[in-house]
Amino acid sequence: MKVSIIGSGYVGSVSAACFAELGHEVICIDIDEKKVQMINDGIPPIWEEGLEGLMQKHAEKNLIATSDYDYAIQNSDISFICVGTPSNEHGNIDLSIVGSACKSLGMAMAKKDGFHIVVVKSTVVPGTTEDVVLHLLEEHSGKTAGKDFGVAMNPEFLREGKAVYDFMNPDKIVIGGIDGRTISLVSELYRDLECEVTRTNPRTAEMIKYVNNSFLATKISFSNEVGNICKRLGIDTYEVMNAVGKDFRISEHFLNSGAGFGGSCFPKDVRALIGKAKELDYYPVLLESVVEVNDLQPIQMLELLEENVGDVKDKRIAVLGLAFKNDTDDIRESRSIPIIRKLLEKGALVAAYDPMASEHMKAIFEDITYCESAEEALNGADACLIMTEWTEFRKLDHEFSGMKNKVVIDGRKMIDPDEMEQDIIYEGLCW
Ligand SMILES: NC(=O)C1=CN([C@@H]2O[C@H](COP(=O)(O)OP(=O)(O)OC[C@H]3O[C@@H](n4cnc5c(N)ncnc54)[C@H](O)[C@@H]3O)[C@@H](O)[C@H]2O)C=CC1
Ligand SMILES: O=C(O)[C@H]1O[C@H](OP(=O)(O)OP(=O)(O)OC[C@H]2O[C@@H](n3ccc(=O)[nH]c3=O)[C@H](O)[C@@H]2O)[C@H](O)[C@@H](O)[C@@H]1O
Repeated sequence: MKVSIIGSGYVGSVSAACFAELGHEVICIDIDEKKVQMINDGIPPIWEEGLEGLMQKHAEKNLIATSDYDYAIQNSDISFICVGTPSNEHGNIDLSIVGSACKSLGMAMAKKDGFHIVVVKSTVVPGTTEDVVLHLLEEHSGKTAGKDFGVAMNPEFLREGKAVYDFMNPDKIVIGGIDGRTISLVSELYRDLECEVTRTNPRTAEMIKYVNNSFLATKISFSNEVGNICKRLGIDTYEVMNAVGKDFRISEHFLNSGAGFGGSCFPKDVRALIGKAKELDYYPVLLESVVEVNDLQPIQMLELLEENVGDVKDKRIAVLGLAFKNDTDDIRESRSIPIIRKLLEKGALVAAYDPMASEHMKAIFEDITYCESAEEALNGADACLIMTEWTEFRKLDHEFSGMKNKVVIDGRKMIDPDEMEQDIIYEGLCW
């Protein structure tokens, strides 16, 4: 099938490369000419395991990129909207990027003969596809939904760092369409994946995505709350949650307590669902607490730090991990950001290290010291904070020897002091 993908970020570029791998003809559309050029050169615009191989295999064959909506719409039958849906200043969803993509798409559809399908893959609050996207497309194309074009919502559940694997091996495929014809055509795209398709209406598909992310975020905040209590009781919460997770009704996943959840989606999606609920005069007590617990975790890390080293003014603090999680260069809503901000406010000297994300963090904190290795960051440090679950941090040992004061506050349970040769003063955040 002929597909166009609007937006070449984490979701768009992975979807494009994977649809190309599934044998479809794919055109990426992005307003960022640099990304367009990179994709045409077979270079992924973001780092994701396995993406480069797919892009090199398909670029300039069945995967091309352009900034020209007219060309892309004339040469495809289905368009996926994969642009960002960030939070606005009140925490509610900001649909302005979706709006401008719909305008460009509608104007291109006006010039096209024949049936076209528009699929929203961006995460949008329930009602958006039918009440906003569909109307904008009708307004700018002069055409009628259901007759001249189809509209569907197909949420994406991939994880960053495992995005290509997740796209090709989904747990579920959800397609919410305005009619059966549209749902059938969209599901054809996924016919070679071994996965049941949940067919529904657009607003249910939209809600499934929010509930999925909010439930996972709730599991993490619940684990953090339990961890905070365990810490005060002198109990290792990981031992507790390992046993609790053996109950098949709970499952062992997403019970790791620590510095909390970051990333481009959990924080903004929980906030957006809260905002939508409040718009409908419902106050979502549990979801508000999920955010509150998450916001408290970095503050507790700093409290532990100060309990161990006192005033941090003029002290060198090594921050290990800047990405919001391991195996990605993405720093959006990373837990390191509030930590570094507070450390700088208190006059600390921050020496940071991340295997992949330093370049991105420089856009937020220009003036901290960026190191090439954990060892360099730790050298001469008065304390160390472990913020991201990078596998390489599990192996740290002799690297701590250069610290002035060997205080390690672990926000991700990366270090086992009993297994190390170095003697360190170790504090787990929740254990
Ligand atoms: N990042 C993730 O792991 C996941 C994200 N999502 C959702 O997918 C959506 C996209 O997220 P990301 O890929 O992370 O966003 P992103 O910010 O990485 O990428 C968005 C892309 O859209 C482009 N763009 C902006 N305006 C445009 C326009 N008018 N026309 C064409 N291109 C335009 C940007 O240049 C950028 O390349 C969001 O709604 C997000 O919540 C869903 C599942 C996973
Ligand atoms: O909508 C999205 O964007 C995506 O959001 C998450 O994926 P992602 O943000 O890439 O990363 P996760 O692996 O879910 O981790 C999110 C955050 O939770 C934290 N986390 C995760 C698991 C855990 O047990 N504890 C914990 O603190 C991680 O450190 C990270 O900061 C979901 O897992 C995806 O299914 C979803 O598609």
